[in-house]
Amino acid sequence: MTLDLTAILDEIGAEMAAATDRGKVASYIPELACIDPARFGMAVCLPDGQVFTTGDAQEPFSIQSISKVFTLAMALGRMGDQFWDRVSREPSGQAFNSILQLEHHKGIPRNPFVNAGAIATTDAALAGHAPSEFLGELLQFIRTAAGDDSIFINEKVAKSEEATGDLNRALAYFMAAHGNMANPVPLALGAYFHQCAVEMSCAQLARAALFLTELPDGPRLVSAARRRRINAMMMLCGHYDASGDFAYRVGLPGKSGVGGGIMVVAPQHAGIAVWSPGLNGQGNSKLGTAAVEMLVRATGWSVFD
Ligand SMILES: NC(=O)CC[C@H](N)C(=O)O
Repeated sequence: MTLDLTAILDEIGAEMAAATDRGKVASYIPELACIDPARFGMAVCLPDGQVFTTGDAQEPFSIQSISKVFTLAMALGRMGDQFWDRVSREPSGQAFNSILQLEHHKGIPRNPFVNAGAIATTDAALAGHAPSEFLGELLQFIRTAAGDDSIFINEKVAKSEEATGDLNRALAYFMAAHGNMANPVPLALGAYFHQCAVEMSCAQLARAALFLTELPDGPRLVSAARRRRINAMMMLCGHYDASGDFAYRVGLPGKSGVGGGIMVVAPQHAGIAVWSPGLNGQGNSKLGTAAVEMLVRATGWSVFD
């Protein structure tokens, strides 16, 4: 069956434009609070490089927690499987910024995608380097994956989060007290806030997502074994306490961010990205989830099909 992705995306774009309940834009990072909830974009990038889009797919937005996928790839590259001594691989069933389980597990976060786990991951990826070096390398990784050198970090967003980041500081100091931070907390958090402030468009993110599937040619940023494992983590933990719901509705590895973006991998088929700033109660894009659900229904790309 040949898929008419142009028609499928047009239909999704029209349905999402008409939606009235669009969720709530994140307000705890002041710079994100002013984004218009009416924005919507989506892109699908095929392994041969063809890109299909709808809506505001070329508009850069704050990728926030989607960055955690790239940092995880970097930390695993630096430390190999030893990384897992510092971070578990289990779904948390808790909010992304919860501190509850950290006490229970003596400073070992549940997975690399909840905030505590992501801070530990950034700390591991720093590996004694200066934050600016780490951020340069992270940007290089993302630019190579996206095939686009124009991707940048929005300093205003990083500063905005730094100014309101006490909860993340609490998580980091709690881990430090248990010996699970290798760098001084302010240094690791500075790197973390900046990684979250990377801006990308759906078109760039969809292409970047292809680093997590088999490509005939193009850059190979991680090994096949590592790809499988990162995809597994995304499937089980990429949407926090709504990861089960995302797996049920979409059936693909995906990672959300509070900027309203979701990066999704359809193994062997495509890289997918969607952006709609309004969030559901678990901090994931409300319409973004619905849009990927529609796409998967139309394409049959769920890994469970
Ligand atoms: N879920 C998210 O996107 C959270 C990322 C955000 N920068 C934070 O640390 O709170």
